[in-house]
Amino acid sequence: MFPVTPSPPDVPPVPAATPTPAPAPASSPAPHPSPYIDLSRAEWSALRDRTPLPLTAAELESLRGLGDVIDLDEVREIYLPLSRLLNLHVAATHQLRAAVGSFLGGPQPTTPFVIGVAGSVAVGKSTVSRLLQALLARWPEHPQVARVTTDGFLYPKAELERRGLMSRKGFPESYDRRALTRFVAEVKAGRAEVSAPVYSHLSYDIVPGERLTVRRPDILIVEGLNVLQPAAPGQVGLADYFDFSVYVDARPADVESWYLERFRQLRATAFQNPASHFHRHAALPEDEAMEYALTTWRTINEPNLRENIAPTRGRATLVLQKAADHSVRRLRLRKI
Ligand SMILES: Nc1ncnc2c1ncn2[C@@H]1O[C@H](COP(=O)(O)OP(=O)(O)OP(=O)(O)O)[C@@H](O)[C@H]1O
Ligand SMILES: CC(C)(CO)[C@@H](O)C(=O)NCCC(=O)O
Repeated sequence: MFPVTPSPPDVPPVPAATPTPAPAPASSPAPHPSPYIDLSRAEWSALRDRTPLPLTAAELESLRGLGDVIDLDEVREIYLPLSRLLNLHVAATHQLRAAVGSFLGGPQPTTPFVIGVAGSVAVGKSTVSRLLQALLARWPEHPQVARVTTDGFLYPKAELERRGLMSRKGFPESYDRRALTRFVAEVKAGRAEVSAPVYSHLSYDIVPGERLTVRRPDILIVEGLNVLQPAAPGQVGLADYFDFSVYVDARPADVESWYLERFRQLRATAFQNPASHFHRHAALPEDEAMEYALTTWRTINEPNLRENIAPTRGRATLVLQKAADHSVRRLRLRKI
């Protein structure tokens, strides 16, 4: 806005000058070609018939044991073809390693294939990751599939408080990013045993003394809000160790309602536990507890999505775009 100078009394205001339009370019520049292949749900789900390892009814049913609310058609139509695509990527990576090995004059050691799964709080990263872990482990070429979440690399509550970051939990600066990158680098380097700290949603804190150990898996899935964040200039970042990455995408309004719905369900379940960080929310009147959840979404998780997470979407190998009912509507796959 330009500052407005008040006109002297009785002097009619000077009409604003009409800006001279800039000369139109002879022809507007063509948009950049997209680096993605854009597939509708129907196009993608048609691929399930070409997946050589279909799921039996019993196997489909056993996926319910993961404890997630997953529509089994969704598993068949979206996640089964995705497990095949990943299986092809793993095989192609092994072939490339063998080719480079013969170029270098000696076989190169096999290292785990690393998959990053990124997206907002409550978008469904854990659900997608658990499902991929179960599906990928069925392929005889890669039965050992490990999964870690970046939650374990959040600073402990006391440290977040000391740094004034309690209302920035989930923002890049709330993680020990150096330790997280070192963890993935060591797994990727083929170290026999690498361990990570463990986070508890119950205590809302790192669990003292507890570690999750990864022992040279065929595939490692790394799930977290900011896993696709680029490194600082000149530094090696987490995403530099990824062989494939998935960004789980949805409209922010839908993610907000999933976040609120999960909070509402947790009030009746996990928050009932006196050890829960949110125990007092189980006893509060529902409207007060839900007001708290909405404020948390609007002041922490939504700004983090807008400022840090969504800008990394274009770095993913695959974008899964979910509708309000969690069904995947479109898939964008990076061209090779
Ligand atoms: N495919 C799905 N079908 C139905 N519900 C789903 C699906 N995926 C996720 N949800 C629900 O959406 C909510 C968020 O899912 P989830 O916990 O997997 O998200 P997240 O991205 O891992 O969250 P956070 O970052 O907080 O750990 C949960 O209540 C979950 O049950
Ligand atoms: C642990 C994270 C950062 C990611 O899962 C998230 O669940 C979280 O705690 N966010 C902070 C605000 C909240 O309590 O939702």
